[in-house]
Amino acid sequence: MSEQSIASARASVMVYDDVNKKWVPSGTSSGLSKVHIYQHTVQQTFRVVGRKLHDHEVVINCAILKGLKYNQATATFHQWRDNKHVYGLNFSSKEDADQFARAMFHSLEVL
Ligand SMILES: CC(=O)N[C@@H](Cc1ccccc1Cl)C(=O)N1CCC[C@]12C=C[C@@H]1CC[C@@H](C(=O)N3CC[C@@H]4C=C[C@H]5[C@H](C)C[C@@H](C(=O)O)N5C(=O)[C@H]43)N1C2=O
Repeated sequence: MSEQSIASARASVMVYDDVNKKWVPSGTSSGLSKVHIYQHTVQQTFRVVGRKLHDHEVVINCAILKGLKYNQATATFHQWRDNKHVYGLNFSSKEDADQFARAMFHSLEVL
C-alpha cells in the first residue's frame, strides 16, 4: 500500500461558490465526511481525500502542494485555495481540527 493516512478527521467539506459568494457542500449533499491526509510513501507527496460517512462519495481529492497557505479561519473552520477552488473544512470538533491541522503543517514542512 503506497499511500498511508497520516490524519483522519470528521468534517463537512465545503467549496466556495464565487458567483453567489457562499459556501456550498462539496458533492451531492451536505453532511459529514471522513477526511484523510494521505502520504505517498515513495513519491513523498500528500493529498487530502474526503468521503461522505453515509455513502462514501468522494467529496474532496486534492493535492497538497508546496507553499499551500492553510488558513485556520476559526478553531473549527479551516480553508485553503488551489488554482480552481477554495476549500473549507467545517470540523465536527476542535480536536479533529487540531489533529488535521498538525498533519497538514507537517506535510507542508516536508514538501
Ligand atoms: C485572500 C483569501 O483568499 N482569503 C480567503 C481565506 C484564505 C486566507 C489565506 C489562505 C487561504 C484562504 Cl482560502 C477568504 O477570505 N475567503 C475565501 C473565500 C471566502 C473568503 C472570503 C470572504 C469571506 C468573509 C468571511 C470568510 C468566511 O467565509 N468565513 C469566516 C469563517 C467562517 C466559518 C464558517 C463558514 C460556514 C461553514 C459557512 C459560513 C458562515 O459562517 O455562514 N462560513 C464563513 O462565513 C466562514 N470569508 C472567506 O473565507
